[in-house]
Amino acid sequence: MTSTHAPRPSFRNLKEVAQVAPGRHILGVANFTTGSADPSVDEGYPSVAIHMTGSVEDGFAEVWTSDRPVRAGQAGSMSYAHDGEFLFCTGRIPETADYVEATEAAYTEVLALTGSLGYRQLVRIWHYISRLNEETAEGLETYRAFCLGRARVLERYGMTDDMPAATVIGSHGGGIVFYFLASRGGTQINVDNPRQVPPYHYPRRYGVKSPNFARATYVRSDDGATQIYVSGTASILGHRTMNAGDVEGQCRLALDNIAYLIGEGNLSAHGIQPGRTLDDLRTVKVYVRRRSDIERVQRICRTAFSRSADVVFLHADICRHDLLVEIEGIVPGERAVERRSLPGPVATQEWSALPAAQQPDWHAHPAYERVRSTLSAAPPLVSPDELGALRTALAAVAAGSARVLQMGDCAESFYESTPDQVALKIAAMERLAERFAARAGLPVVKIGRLGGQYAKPRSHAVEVVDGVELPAFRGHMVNAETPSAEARRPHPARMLWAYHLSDDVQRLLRTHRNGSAHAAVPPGPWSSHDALVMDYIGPLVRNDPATGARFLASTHFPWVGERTGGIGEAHVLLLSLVSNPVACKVGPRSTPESVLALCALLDPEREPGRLTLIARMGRDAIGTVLPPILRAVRAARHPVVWLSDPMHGNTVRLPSGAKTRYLDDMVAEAATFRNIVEGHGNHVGGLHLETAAYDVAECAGGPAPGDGELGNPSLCDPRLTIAQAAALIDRVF
Ligand SMILES: O=C[C@H](O)[C@H](O)COP(=O)(O)O
Ligand SMILES: C=C(OP(=O)(O)O)C(=O)O
Ligand SMILES: [Mn+2]
Repeated sequence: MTSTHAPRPSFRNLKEVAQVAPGRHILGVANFTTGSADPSVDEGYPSVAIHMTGSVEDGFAEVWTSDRPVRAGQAGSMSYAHDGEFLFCTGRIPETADYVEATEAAYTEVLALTGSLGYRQLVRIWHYISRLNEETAEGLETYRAFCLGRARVLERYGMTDDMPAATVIGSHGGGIVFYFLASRGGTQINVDNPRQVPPYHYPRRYGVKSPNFARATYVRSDDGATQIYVSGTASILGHRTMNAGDVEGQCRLALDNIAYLIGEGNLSAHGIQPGRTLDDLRTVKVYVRRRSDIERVQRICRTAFSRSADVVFLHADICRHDLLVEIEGIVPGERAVERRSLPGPVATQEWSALPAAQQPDWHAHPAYERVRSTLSAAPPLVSPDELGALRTALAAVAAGSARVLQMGDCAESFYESTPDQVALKIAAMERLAERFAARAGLPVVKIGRLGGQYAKPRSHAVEVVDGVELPAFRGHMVNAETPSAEARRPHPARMLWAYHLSDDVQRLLRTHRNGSAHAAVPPGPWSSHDALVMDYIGPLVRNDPATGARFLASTHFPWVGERTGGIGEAHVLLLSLVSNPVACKVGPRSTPESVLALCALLDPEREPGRLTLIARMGRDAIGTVLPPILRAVRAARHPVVWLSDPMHGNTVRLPSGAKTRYLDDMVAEAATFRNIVEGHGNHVGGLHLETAAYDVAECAGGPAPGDGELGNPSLCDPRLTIAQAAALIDRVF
């Protein structure tokens, strides 16, 4: 197997735990043995003992190793270690009369720890619970008390419907022992099994609070290593136990369920390639309720799994009284296998033959080729599924049943792409979208100028600062704003920086979407950026292995700007070849002919949700320029979304040289836009705004913070404060 950074599990003899292969480090150990013991890091790694066997000879250790050095620690009663990409952590809740509260406390600690160490994605959790099916002092079955405590915490964290793979199984004593893996990054897909109702939709009779976990979790770490963690799987179809009383029937059905779960059809429906079989499972645990059934179960499993698989059999209680067998396992990933099927860079880049405006001059830089090839091999930042969801949302906007609020910085800053700052931006967007939705009486789709808006087109290639002529600042993806020749020199490695920060931001956006991608109008928040730097977006055009379609993997919603929207030029051709929903700015010099040519190229199929036109004409020009364009697009039957960008046509220079914009001008343009669009019987799609998430004094008018001290920290154009943006919405809608 190619070396990867994915943690690797193996089952060992209890006495051979510490004998790891050269170059590998122990991330954590779960000892399955004759008694339980609290977690500790006494050996330099976290380890815990779970009472699961009747004799020491039957005992074994599940050992997790990493090919990177690990750091171990203790947090309260939990022990953990992490390697920069994955965290292993274990804890124990001693026997108690109140498992609801104890579980709640433990899960709260778990989420606090993963948050503080920065491993926010739970990947896989195991729980071993003594007296699983017995009633606690409160008269609640232990299993249900546990589920209730856990659900309370997950509800509090808004994590109720997208939990990773899990096992909850009986032990022979010691309260509740749990251990889990969490990751810092990479891609994670929680996989459902259509043969089985998702556990959180089980009818209430299976628990006070339904259990909450995915049937499997697929993980791809940043180096391309993949793993599939299969949850404890039993003889359940729909939500019903099948083959009651028949252990062999139950064993076969559990195996069928797993085979279906990781098979080609189900995985590809989740965007995962290739399909796997039972033969691919390696570390397998089989739990059998009645000791006397173990041999029969072993016989079936022997032929089901590969000879190379490690399979252990444990005598254990299972969550439902009538379940006799439960099976879990892990499909280890091999980079070579996965690489072939990942959305790779496309072979032909037709656009590279065409002229492209506004490109940095960095081709002679020694890092240039390496950066381009690194970007070509980097995982996509957005998935075809997400693009499909946004297209659905935009189709609703085109039909008039929803609106769009696209907003954010003119130029996103590398230094403001931290979790705190991004959280502020998302919160501001949510607040404004709520206000807009309330006024419009319609759902509002949120799209940030966020998660990749790091490059700027400029009116002039140079500027003069203190008498010295310098190259213009072109966004953090290209150069730095500091007015010195050195800072303004474009550096291609900035594209990698932009990629990784975008990846961080995309993750945060994803947590805020919280599974709402399946809503009738998936509300976002989604990402967008100006599709400007060809050396960045070119290598990030990928093939969707499921459909063969190409997509731009840097953002959900790329747009071409006023200066790069020429027909016969590279930017527009690239957008015409990808399946993302796309947008074009339409400026004061646009004509019905130029816009129709764009529509023909970008929306040849006339698909609602595919193309958005963003009018940015200026308060004076819009009244004459927009109407003929609107009529032409309508007559050509392109079901586009119409947005108003009332910012870019209304920028003025102050005597100091600084740029500003007046709220009254913006309100005037947006209100005229609304009148014209509605006057022609079209739907107003919404607004495209440049905003700051904290108070600034960049635009003038309305509820400006009035405090001259706030200044103008914008990297490029003047932004509205959230109060000004709210006033604009109130005055236009
Ligand atoms: O955001 C849009 C453009 O990059 C910006 O308006 C250009 O500003 P400039 O005219 O100062 O170059
Ligand atoms: C560059 C931008 O606008 P335009 O292309 O409309 O000038 C922008 O929106 O940042
Ligand atoms: Mn701008």
